[in-house]
Amino acid sequence: MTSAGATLTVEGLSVHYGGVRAAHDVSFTVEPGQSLGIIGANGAGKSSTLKAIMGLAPRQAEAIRFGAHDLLRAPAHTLVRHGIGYVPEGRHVFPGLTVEKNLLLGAYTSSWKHTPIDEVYELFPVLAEMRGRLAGALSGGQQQMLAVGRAMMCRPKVMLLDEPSMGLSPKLVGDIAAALKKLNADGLAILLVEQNAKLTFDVTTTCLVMENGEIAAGGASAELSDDPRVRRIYLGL
Ligand SMILES: Nc1ncnc2c1ncn2[C@@H]1O[C@H](COP(=O)(O)OP(=O)(O)OP(=O)(O)O)[C@@H](O)[C@H]1O
Repeated sequence: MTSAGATLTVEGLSVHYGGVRAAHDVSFTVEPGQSLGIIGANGAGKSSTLKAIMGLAPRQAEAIRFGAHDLLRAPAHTLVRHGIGYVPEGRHVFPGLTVEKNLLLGAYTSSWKHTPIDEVYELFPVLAEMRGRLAGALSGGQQQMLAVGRAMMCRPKVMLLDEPSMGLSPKLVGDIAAALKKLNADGLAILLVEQNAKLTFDVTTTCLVMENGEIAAGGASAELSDDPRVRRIYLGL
C-alpha cells in the first residue's frame, strides 16, 4: 500500500495522570516497513504509550519524531497528515453512519475521489458486502475491520493499533492477524500493542515487553516466544 517511509522514534517517554505513573522512560523506534509489538498485562502502560505518541495523553519525552517531523510540537490532528494511522482501543466507529461513510471519514485529509477504498474492500471483502449497512449493526470483528480500514484510508506509512483482538473470537483474531501481515508485507510499518501475546508474536518481527510502565524486555518475536518466562506469564504455557 505504501513504500517510502520514515522512522518513528520515541525517546524517554513518560506518562503521568496526576499522581499515577502510567509509563516511564520508554524508548523504541519503528523503522519503515517494520512490525514492532508491545505486549504486557492489563494496566502495564501500553495504551498510554500509544495515546502519548498521538498527543492524546499527558506526556513528557526527550523526543517523539516521525522522520523529520517533531511530534512533540505537532498538534494531534496533524499526525494523520504526516502518515500516522491510529486504531484506538474500542474501535470507535460511528454507529449511526454506514460502513462506507465511516471509511470516507477516514480519508478526511484527502480528496474523496482518490481514496484507497477499493484496497480496503479487497482486504476486507465483508466490508464491501456491508458497505450500505450502519456500522452499529456490524459484529465486533467487523467493526474492528472497519476501524483498521478507516485508518488505511489516509494512506498511512505507519499504523498504531491498540489491542485490536479485544473481545474477538480466535477465528476473527486470526483474520485480523492475516490482514495486518498483508499490510505489513505491502510496506506499511506496524506498531501493535496487545495483551494477546500469541497474536503479537505472529504479526511482528520484534517485540517489547512492558511491565509497570517500563520496557522490561525486548527482542526478536520468535525468540521471545520461546523464552520460558514469557511463555509462562504471557502465553500461559
Ligand atoms: N485517564 C486516566 N486517568 C488516570 N489513570 C489512568 C488513565 N488511563 C490509564 N490510567 C492508569 O495508567 C496505568 C496504565 O494504563 P494503560 O491503559 O496505559 O495500560 P494498558 O497496558 O494499556 O492496559 P489495558 O490493556 O488494560 O488497556 C494504569 O494504572 C491505569 O489505571
